[in-house]
Amino acid sequence: MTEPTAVTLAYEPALSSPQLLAPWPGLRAIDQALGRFIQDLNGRLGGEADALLGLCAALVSQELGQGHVCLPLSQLPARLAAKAELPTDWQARVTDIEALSAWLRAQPVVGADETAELPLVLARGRLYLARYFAFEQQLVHWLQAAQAPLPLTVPEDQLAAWLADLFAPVPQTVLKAWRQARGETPAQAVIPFARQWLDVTEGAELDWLGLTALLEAQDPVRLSSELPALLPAAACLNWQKLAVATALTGRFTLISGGPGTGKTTTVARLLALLQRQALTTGAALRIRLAAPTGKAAARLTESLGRAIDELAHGWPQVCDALPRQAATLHRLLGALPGRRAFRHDADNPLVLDVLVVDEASMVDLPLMARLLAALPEGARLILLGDKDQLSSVEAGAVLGDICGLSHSGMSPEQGRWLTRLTGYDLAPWSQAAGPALRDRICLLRKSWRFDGQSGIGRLARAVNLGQAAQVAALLDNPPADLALHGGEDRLRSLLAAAVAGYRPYLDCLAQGPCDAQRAAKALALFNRCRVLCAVRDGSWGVGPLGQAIARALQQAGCLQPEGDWYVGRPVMITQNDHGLGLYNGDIGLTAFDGQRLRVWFQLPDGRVHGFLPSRLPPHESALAMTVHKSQGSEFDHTLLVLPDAPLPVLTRELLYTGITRAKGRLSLFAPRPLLLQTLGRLTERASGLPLALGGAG
Ligand SMILES: Nc1ncnc2c1ncn2[C@@H]1O[C@H](COP(=O)(O)OP(=O)(O)OP(=O)(O)O)[C@@H](O)[C@H]1O
Repeated sequence: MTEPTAVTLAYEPALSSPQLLAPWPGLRAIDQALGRFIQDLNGRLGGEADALLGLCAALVSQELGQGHVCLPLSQLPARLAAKAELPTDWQARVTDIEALSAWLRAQPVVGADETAELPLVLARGRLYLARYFAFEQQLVHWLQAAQAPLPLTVPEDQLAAWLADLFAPVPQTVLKAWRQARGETPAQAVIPFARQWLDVTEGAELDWLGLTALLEAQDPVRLSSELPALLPAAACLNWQKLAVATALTGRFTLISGGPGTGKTTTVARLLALLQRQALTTGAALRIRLAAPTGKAAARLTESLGRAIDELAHGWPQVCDALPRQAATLHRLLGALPGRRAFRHDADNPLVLDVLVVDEASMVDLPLMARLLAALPEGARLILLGDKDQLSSVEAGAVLGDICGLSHSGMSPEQGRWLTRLTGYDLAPWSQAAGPALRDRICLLRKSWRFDGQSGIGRLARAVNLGQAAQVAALLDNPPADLALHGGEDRLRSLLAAAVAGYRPYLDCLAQGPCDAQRAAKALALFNRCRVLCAVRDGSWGVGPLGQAIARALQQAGCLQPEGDWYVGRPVMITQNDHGLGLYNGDIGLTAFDGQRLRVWFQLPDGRVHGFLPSRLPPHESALAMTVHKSQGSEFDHTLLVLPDAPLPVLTRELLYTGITRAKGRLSLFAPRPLLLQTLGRLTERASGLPLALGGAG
C-alpha cells in the first residue's frame, strides 16, 4: 500500500456549486482525479456538480487504497470534523445520515446496486465504487446459494463410523505422549493430559483413577478396547472432527485456526471422507488444492502430503485418490498476461468437484469474487486460514468478515445433526438466533504444535486476546524460546543474531558450484531464520536493515556484496511472472553454478530451478522482509523488528502474524512500551459483507 500524500482537491471551475477544497490530508492524486471525474459526470447527467459528492467519491477511493471496500456514511461526519475550513453547511449536510443518504440516492451517478451501471453504489449505509459492490454482491449470492444443505449419499451411521475411525486416538501415540506427560504424579497429570490428547472437555467428570490405570498399563491393545468405555462421547469435543462432519453437508466450509491447530490434518481427513463417500457410490471426486502465493502452495503440498501419508495406513485406496500437489490461485485460474481477468471464469469454469484454498486470509475481495465465478455449478469450496492474521494487502477482509458470523455459535439444528454424527454434547454451543452461514464456519481452538510451556504459543494467544498483563509477564520473564531486545543496543543484537542465523546457508553456498541439490539445501537453511520488519521505510525498515545486515555479514566474512548480484544475495519476487512460474513473494538465492550466477527458486511443484538474474521479474533483496510478505511462511527462528515509534501500521494483527511465523524461537527487537501499545490497536476494514450475510453491520 502506498503511503498517501496530501494533495489539493480542486474542481473544474466551469461547474457550479462549491468548487473548493483546500488541501485535504491523505488524499492521493488518484482519489482526487476520481472525485473530480464523478463530480463532473454528475453535472453532465443532469445533476449538480456538487463538491461534496466529489469529496465523497474521493474518500471512497482513498478508503480502497487503505484496504476498505467502502465508506460507511456514518464515518463521514468524523472525517469532515477533522477539517477546519469547510463550507459552513457541510457539517450539517452530513450529520443527518438519512438526509445524506436520500441526497446521495438522488444523484444521477449513484445507483442502488451494481445493475444500474453507475460509478457509485449506495447500499447497506455504505458508499461503494460500483465494481467493488459488484464483487461483494457476487460473494453474497454465492455464499447464500451455498448454504443449502447437500444430500448425504451414504447412510448417517456409516458416516459416523468413518468419522470415529478417522479420529480414533492412535494408542501408540497416546501412550508415548503419556510417558512424557505423566511426571512424578500421574494422578495430577491425567486431567490436563486427557484434555490435550483425548479431547475431554473442561469440567467433565470421568473415572480418572480408571483412566490413569489404563494409561499406566502402557498396553496398546487394552487401550484400544477399554478407552471408549472410559471416555463417553458426551464428555469429549474435537473441533477438527466437527469441521469434517460440517464439510459433508455443504458446498462451502470455512476452517479457521491459529498455527498448529490442525487445519492441514483436518483437511486431509475431510478430503478422505468426502472421497470415500464418493467412491462408495460412484466416481472419484476431482479435488484441487490452491494457495495465494507460491510459498504457501509449496507448504500446502508438503504438509498435506505428510498428513495424507499419516492416514494412508488405514485408508489406502482413498488416500491414493487424494491430490498432493497445490498450485497458486493465479495458476489455477489461468492468469492472462497484463490482464486482471483469468482464463477460467463463469463462461469457462474450472474442472473440479472440490477446491481447497489455504491461507485464505490473504485472498482479497476481487480475487475471491473471480474465484467463485470460476467454480463450476455444484462444486465444493473449502477455505482454510487464520482469521486473526493480517488481512489481504488489497481491499477486503473476506475470511475475517465471514468468521465474524460465527460469534452466535451454531444453529440448534446444526448442533443436533453434529451430535448424531459425533455423540458430542453441543447444546452449550448452540444458539437459536444467528446468520445461516455460521453453520458453515469451523473454528479450531486447540494448538497441537505449541505445548503449554512454549513461550511462542503463550505469547501468540495473549497478543491475540490483547492481554497486556500476560504479554508483559512473558516479556519480563521470557521462556527459553522467547527473547526481547528492547534496549538501546538492540540493533547490535539484531545484527549479531542475523549473522548467526544466516551463516549456515552462506556456508552451504560457499562449499562449491551450485546445482539444484545444493540450492535446495541452502534454501532450506535460509528458511530456518528470517528477519521480519513491521515497516518498509525508516531506519528500522526493510531496506536500511537489509543493507545493515549485508554489511554485518560482510564483516563476518560470509558475504562479499559486489554490484547488484553476488553469491548469497536472497531476493524476493514482487510481481507474478506466469511464464517463468515465479510469483509475488517467492524467495530465491543467488549462487554461482560454475559458469555464471543464477538465482535458485523452489517452484510450487517442489523442483528447484536456477534463473539468470536478467530474466527475473521485478524483485527486491530479502535479507529482511516485511511481516506482510511473510504470510504463508514459517521459520525456525524469527527475528521480529518493530520501529522505535508508533505508526498506524503497527497493529495487533501485525504483531500476531509476525509472532506466529516462528516455529521454534522468536526474538523480538522492539521497545517494550511500543509492543504493549501495539496490542491495543486493532485493524478494522470497512465492508458490507457481514451485514449482507445476516451478521452485525
Ligand atoms: N488431532 C490431532 N491429533 C494429533 N496430532 C495432531 C492432530 N491435529 C494436528 N496434529 C499435529 O499437530 C501438528 C500441526 O498440525 P497441522 O500441520 O495440521 O496444523 P496447521 O493448522 O495446518 O498448521 P499451520 O499453522 O502450519 O498451517 C502436526 O504435527 C499434526 O500432526
